[in-house]
Amino acid sequence: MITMKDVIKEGHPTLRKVAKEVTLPASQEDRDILQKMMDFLHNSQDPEIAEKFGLRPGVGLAAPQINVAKRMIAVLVSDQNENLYEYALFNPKIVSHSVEMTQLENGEGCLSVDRDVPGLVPRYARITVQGTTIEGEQISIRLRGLPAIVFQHEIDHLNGVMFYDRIEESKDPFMKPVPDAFR
Ligand SMILES: OCN(O)CCCc1ccccc1
Ligand code: NI
Repeated sequence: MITMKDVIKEGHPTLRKVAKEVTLPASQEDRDILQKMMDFLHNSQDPEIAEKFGLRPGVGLAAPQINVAKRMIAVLVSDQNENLYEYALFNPKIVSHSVEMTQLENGEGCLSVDRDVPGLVPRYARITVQGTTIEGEQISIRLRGLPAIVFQHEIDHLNGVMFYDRIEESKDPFMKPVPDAFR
């Protein structure tokens, strides 16, 4: 069972690696890892189990976060219409995306980051993701809203990107730039 001690934290080099494609058909070992990642999400979202094992609730998990530098993600999240998106994928890839961008108004967090990092994280508003399921089926899914954001957060982990890498310097028009003299 995956618990928080298995989740590596920022500063660990694996979080900054580009994860390797999983050789398909996936080995039993890789299928077991991906299943355990999905089990973790379910456990982390179950108040009793989460409390019992000290799990931080998570809507997604990428294999590099448990120190496995392979392209595998698990997502367990509901959209605003309460449709549940439950996907465990090998080699997920964003094959197309909207020009339109979006962001969570309260920013993002990460199970590998034990601190609040304020700021908006720009994401594509809509994406199409292709990947292979644990059963070996190649699927293509169109996503928008929170599920789209979570998938982008997880796929970023496969490329060594952390959510705060995307937080822009404030473009707030009222944020007066500090004259160089005072930098
Ligand atoms: O990598 C997953 N993980 O760190 C859990 C948090 C997931 C997540 C949180 C906010 C917005 C998008 C995704
Ligand atoms: Ni994360």
